[in-house]
Amino acid sequence: MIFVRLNGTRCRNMAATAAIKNAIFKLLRSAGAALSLPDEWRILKQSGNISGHPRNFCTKTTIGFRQQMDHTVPPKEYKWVPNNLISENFTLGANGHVCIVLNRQVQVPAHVVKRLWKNATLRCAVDGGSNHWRDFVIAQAASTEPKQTKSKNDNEGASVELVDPPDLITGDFDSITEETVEFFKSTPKINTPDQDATDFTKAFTVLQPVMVQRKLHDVVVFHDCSGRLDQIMGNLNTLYKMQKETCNVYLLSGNSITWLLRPGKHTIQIPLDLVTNQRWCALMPVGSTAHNVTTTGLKWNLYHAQLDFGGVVSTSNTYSTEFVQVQTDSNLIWSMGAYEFEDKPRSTHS
Ligand SMILES: Cc1ncc(C[n+]2csc(CCOP(=O)(O)OP(=O)(O)O)c2C)c(N)n1
Ligand SMILES: O=c1ccn([C@@H]2O[C@H](COP(=O)(O)O)[C@@H](O)[C@H]2O)c(=O)[nH]1
Repeated sequence: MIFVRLNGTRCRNMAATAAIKNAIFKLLRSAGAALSLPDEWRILKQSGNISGHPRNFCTKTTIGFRQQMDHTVPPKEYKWVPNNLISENFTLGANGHVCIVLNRQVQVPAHVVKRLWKNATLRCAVDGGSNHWRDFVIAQAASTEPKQTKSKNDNEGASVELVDPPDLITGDFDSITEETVEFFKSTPKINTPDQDATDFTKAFTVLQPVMVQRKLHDVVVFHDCSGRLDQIMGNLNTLYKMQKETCNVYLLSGNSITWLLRPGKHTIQIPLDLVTNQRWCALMPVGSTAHNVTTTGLKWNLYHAQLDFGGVVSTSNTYSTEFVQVQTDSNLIWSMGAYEFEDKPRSTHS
C-alpha cells in the first residue's frame, strides 16, 4: 500500500510533491497502453446534422436591461453533447477522461457508471467516496450472474473483480472506514490534510499533474444532490476553481448533469427524449451577476438579460428545440435533468 501526504492547495513540501508525482506516474506506467483511447472518443464534439427534428415548443423571452453586447472580440464558442454522458453509446475525450467518486451513494444508473469507469484513464475516490465505491463494487458483483464473474474467493461471497478499484484514493481520511482501507489495500492513498479546501478540490491538486501529462480534459464526477447543502455548494465552487479552458468537470447525480458554462457562446445538443418529454434544465448565476445572457432553444429564453440571485435565476426551464444556445458574459452553472426521472415530465402545453 502506498501512502503519500500532501498539504493540499498550499503544498509547501516539495519532497512530498515529488513523491506523489512518482507514485502517480508509477501507477500510470503500470496501467500502460490499456489507458490510451482512440481519437474519436470525445465528450465534446462538433454537433453533426440531426435528422428528425422535434416539433418546436412554444418559447417565452425575458428581455433584460442591457441591450448591448460587446462585438469587438468574438465570443469563445463551446459545443456540448451531454448525450455522451447519458446514452449507452456515449463517447469520451480524445485521451480518455478522469472519474471521481465523492462521498455520496452512487445514484447514476449502474450501466452508465460502469462504462464511464471502465473507460476512464484515471479513477479517483475521494475520502468517504471510497466507502460508496466499495458498496457499488460489492453490489455489482452480487447482481452479476456467477457465470459472468471472474473466479475469486473472498469474504464478501461474490467476485469483486468486475468493477475495478480506484487508481488512487485521496482526502483527509476522516470518512474512509477501516474496512474500506482494507478492501482497497493495494490502492495508493494520498493524504491531503489541508483544512482550508474541500477534499474534492484537493483531489484536483493531486490529479492535475497527471491530467496535464496525459492531456486529459474531461472529468466525470459521481456526486449526489442529497446530503449536505454546504458540500453541494462546495462542489459547485470546485467547478469554478477548475474552470480552465483545458478542464471540463461534469457533476453526475442520479437525475442530473451539471457543469460550468464559461463566458462565451455555448451550443448544447439536447438528447431528443429530453426535449420531447420537456425535462427540466436551469441556468444559475452562482457567485456573481451575469449581466448579459441571451439564449435560444429554451422555453423561457433570455435576451441580453441579467441573471443574479435576488433577481432572475432560470430554474425549472425546459427546451423548445434540440439545440440550446447560451451566450453569456459571465460564468453560469448549467444543470439538466437526466437519467432516472423521478420528477414529473413538464406539460408540453405552453
Ligand atoms: C473560512 C473557512 N470556513 C470554513 C473552513 C473549514 N473548512 C473548509 S474546507 C474544510 C475541509 C472539508 O473537508 P471535506 O472532507 O471536503 O469535508 P468534511 O466531510 O470533512 O466536512 C474545512 C474544515 C475554513 N478552513 N475556512
Ligand atoms: O454530503 C456530502 C458529503 C461529501 N461530499 C463530497 O465528498 C467529498 C469527500 O467528503 P468526505 O466527507 O470528506 O468524505 C467532499 O469534499 C465533497 O466534495 C458531498 O458532495 N456531499
